[in-house]
Amino acid sequence: MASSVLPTPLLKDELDIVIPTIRNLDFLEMWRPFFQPYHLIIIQDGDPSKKINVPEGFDYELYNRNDINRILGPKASCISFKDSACRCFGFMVSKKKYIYTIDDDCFVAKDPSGKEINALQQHIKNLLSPSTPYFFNTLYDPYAEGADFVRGYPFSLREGAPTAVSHGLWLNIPDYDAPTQLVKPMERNTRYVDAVLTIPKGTLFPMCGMNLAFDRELIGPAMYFGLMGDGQPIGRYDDMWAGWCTKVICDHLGLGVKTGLPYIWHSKASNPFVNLKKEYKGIFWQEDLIPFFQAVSLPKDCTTVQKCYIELSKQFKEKFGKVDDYFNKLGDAMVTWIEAWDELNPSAAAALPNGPAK
Ligand SMILES: O=c1ccn([C@@H]2O[C@H](COP(=O)(O)OP(=O)(O)O[C@H]3O[C@@H](CO)[C@H](O)[C@H]3O)[C@@H](O)[C@H]2O)c(=O)[nH]1
Ligand SMILES: [Mn+2]
Repeated sequence: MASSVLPTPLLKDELDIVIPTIRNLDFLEMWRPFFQPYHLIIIQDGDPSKKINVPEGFDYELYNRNDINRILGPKASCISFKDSACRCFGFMVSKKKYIYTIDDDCFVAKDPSGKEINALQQHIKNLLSPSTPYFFNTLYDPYAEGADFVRGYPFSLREGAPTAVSHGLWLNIPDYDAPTQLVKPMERNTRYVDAVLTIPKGTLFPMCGMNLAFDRELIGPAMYFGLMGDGQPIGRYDDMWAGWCTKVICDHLGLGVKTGLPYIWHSKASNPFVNLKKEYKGIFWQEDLIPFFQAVSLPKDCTTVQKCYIELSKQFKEKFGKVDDYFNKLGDAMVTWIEAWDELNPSAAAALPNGPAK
């Protein structure tokens, strides 16, 4: 029997909530019943002299750009400024096993019965149950209540793979790219699809950072949100970059990635013209970047996320360094990220087979 009806553990001491913000944290009021027991890591982007108010009663740590520069020194160059990609600094400084990251314009959504969705609880459920990347289960998540493996599903594969990532979705404002937003400015996502799917091995996906949870011990070092924002030629590809690298490494290490439930209510549509300026090079470049990630093969001796990531950076720079100097910068930032990660997480790095990545 795959599904179990045990209550979902709170994991309040094993999970941090990471929030990037350049606005305010008023949205937390709506999440209070679900988020209050957890520790928040707030990454304040933009002007560090601006005061961000954290609503009363939340346990949190807050980092602005001055803090990032103080803590990382020259390595701070790998953390984006003036872009939601800055959130990955929170992944690095956390000491917990799990991370949930959410944008400050995302609110509690309601399911078709009108019940408020505890997105965090669903993400925990997703992370604590295995994934099925090697053989597709046509009844979707076999570990969900009232579901199971269907006839013909190999018994040898029913244990599944450890789940590293839980990718949630959004009602109301969908996460569209600028061209789609421009063509369909009024489109809203009203479709609540009651399913959690494992993304099959060998398949990439467009990972959105808006409503995302992951096992930091399994895949944390791969969750580098690429160098975007101030001084960079593209934006809004930070989470896409992390998703491509993460999925390739999950496939290599035998880990699973799920997408689907839970939904949040995404309230604010960012400006499509500003987004077009940020995205346009990425829309062009991704036509070559994605075939690269689809074809990437990592050597057997890449047995840790760090080693996989360093190898990815090497292959990436070899292939794209001549296309645009930004890719050399991004490839170098990948290495800096791993060095900073291992510096801030020495025990985890030391515990790796053969120690930190060389
Ligand atoms: O310079 C900035 C801009 C924004 N933030 C914070 O990041 C999130 C997302 O910002 P916003 O809601 O304005 O952007 P969206 O277009 O809706 O977000 C989608 O695009 C991705 C950006 O790559 C994002 O992950 C997607 O959800 C908010 O919390 C802003 O306060 C920032 O820190 N710095
Ligand atoms: Mn938004």
